[in-house]
Amino acid sequence: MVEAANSASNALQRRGLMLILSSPSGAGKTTISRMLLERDPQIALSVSATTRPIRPGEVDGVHYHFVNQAEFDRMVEADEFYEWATVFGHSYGTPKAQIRAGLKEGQDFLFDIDWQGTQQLYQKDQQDVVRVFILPPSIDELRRRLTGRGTDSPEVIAARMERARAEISHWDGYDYVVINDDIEACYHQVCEILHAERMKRARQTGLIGFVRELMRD
Ligand SMILES: Nc1ncnc2c1ncn2[C@@H]1O[C@H](COP(=O)(O)OP(=O)(O)OP(=O)(O)O)[C@@H](O)[C@H]1O
Ligand SMILES: Nc1nc2c(ncn2[C@@H]2O[C@H](COP(=O)(O)O)[C@@H](O)[C@H]2O)c(=O)[nH]1
Repeated sequence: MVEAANSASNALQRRGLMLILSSPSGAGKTTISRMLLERDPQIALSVSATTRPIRPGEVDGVHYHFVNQAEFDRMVEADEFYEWATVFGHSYGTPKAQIRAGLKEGQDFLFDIDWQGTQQLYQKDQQDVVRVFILPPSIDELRRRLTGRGTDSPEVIAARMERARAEISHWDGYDYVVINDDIEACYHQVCEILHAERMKRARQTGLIGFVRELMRD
């Protein structure tokens, strides 16, 4: 009885996954990311390095590793990034450290990265990556959110709006597309995707042994 119970709990062992949330700036991926990180203890944020200036309320090492361009270039040269890209004139990159080892141990990681980074990550590691694209309910609402956030100057907001259509054009490079109209409904949809992806047979590394045990004479 105890042996069977152990086998069943071993069957629940699984490989971690890399959940990518992308969207045009202002559609709400940071908000959804924060909700996931607060409410789901199985997922941890992949903290990117960036050369952009720190915003009020952001903490170095928590939201981003804020580095200067020389340090970022050194990290590129040293092959320390899974992927990196230039976004809005600043460099952003996903450090490799910890992610590979964490995935093996069943740790899930959340990535708030753009379409360029998504393509690079997917090319490197298709089996672990789950790509989710978040759309705003309308372009007018996107502008309202960027303005209402109060973190960017009118010029920066104009640049983000200018780029939004180009970003939306990459929607078909994602496994799932969700519309962030009501924030709780959108969060719920992302959770459903996450739960189903966790259950995929290919990620259930403990199942093989369990099934063999069940089939033994
Ligand atoms: N469903 C929603 N309804 C109303 N406001 C929302 C909704 N989702 C997010 N917001 C608000 O919109 C603003 C932009 O959201 P957020 O910062 O999460 O966007 P983002 O996609 O991460 O942008 P960026 O790429 O610039 O970091 C925030 O002020 C947030 O509180
Ligand atoms: N390719 C990557 N894109 C990234 C990474 N970290 C963040 N981002 C994207 O940059 C923009 C702007 O972000 P903000 O926090 O400065 O508003 C946004 O689209 C992020 O998804 C990364 O490591 N790689």
